[in-house]
Amino acid sequence: MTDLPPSPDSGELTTSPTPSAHGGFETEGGPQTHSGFVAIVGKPNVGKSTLLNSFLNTKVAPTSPRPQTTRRGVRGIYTTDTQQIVFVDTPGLHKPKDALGKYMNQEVHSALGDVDVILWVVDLRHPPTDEDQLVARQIRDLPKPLILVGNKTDAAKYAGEAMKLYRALLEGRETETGEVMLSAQNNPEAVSGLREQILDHLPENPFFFPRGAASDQTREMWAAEIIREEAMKKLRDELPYAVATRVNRWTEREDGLQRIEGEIVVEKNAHKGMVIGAGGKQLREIGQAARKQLEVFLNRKVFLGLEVIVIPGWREDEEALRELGYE
Ligand SMILES: Nc1nc2c(ncn2[C@@H]2O[C@H](COP(=O)(O)OP(=O)(O)OP(=O)(O)O)[C@@H](O)[C@H]2O)c(=O)[nH]1
Repeated sequence: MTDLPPSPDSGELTTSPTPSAHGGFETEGGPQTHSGFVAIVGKPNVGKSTLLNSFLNTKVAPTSPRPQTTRRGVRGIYTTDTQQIVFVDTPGLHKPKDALGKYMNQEVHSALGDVDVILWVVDLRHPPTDEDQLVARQIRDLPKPLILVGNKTDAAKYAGEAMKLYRALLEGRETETGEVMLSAQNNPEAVSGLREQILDHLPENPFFFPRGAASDQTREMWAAEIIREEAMKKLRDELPYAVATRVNRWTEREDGLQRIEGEIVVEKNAHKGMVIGAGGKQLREIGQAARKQLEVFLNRKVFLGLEVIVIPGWREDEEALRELGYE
């Protein structure tokens, strides 16, 4: 498991061991601990990953203005002296068009099965759509505490009205339901208030991850997601969804320089040129933007080598999906 995206506060890479077979990290003779899993669900692009990063004050999940940036269920871990929240950030629930889309929806369903609290994030700039209804149907009758999180209040003209419409989609629900309106992006007090609400719901449990762990992604997965985030920001039209990324090698020089070698995977030869751009300009820009982010979060100098490769039709190819880490 994890080498972590380090917290910018610590500037260090930490490694978290695998939880023990009984699933817990006991604090022997220590105070009683509460811990649990919290799923962050919602349709694409409502701000789930932004909220997760704000909960943790660090970046464990990719965010971008494009819907469907998150593909895996990313876990982020928040630990106090006696409490631990394991957040499961899920890909936006949507109508799947290909095997990748199906994988993404499965990630959401498996996340919901096993959590203690559900956060349903909605975008208050707009009234509910069919996709919100799809999410509401999945979660309404689950017998677990649910908090409706109305996001983007900073940019919403009729936040209160929109919230009413979202609330109505949960009508008939019998289990405890809370709600909060906030801006995941620039409302730290409201975000920490929501985190406190979640802490109140945690059952008595030993910790699932060691203190100091911020995520259960490997550092390679984390870096690959940052590269993909930058690629998705730069690429136009449909192409972003035909792009995957992976990091194949990560070595550290004695002077601390991190040498990271990654690949941007596309489906067609024609796409390769689009990613590379004239004279390699586009690829250079993607690499520079990703390197900057990596350096900020690692607090180390980074050399990032990027190559573009073609795996024909990878989004429809189960084996390729597995190879790219979507399993
Ligand atoms: N104005 C405003 N924008 C926000 C806020 N929170 C998130 N955003 C923006 O909304 C966009 C989507 O955010 P993400 O966090 O990537 O959304 P997501 O729900 O994880 O998206 P998927 O990965 O597609 O499921 C980004 O451009 C964010 O910057 C907010 O509170 N206010």
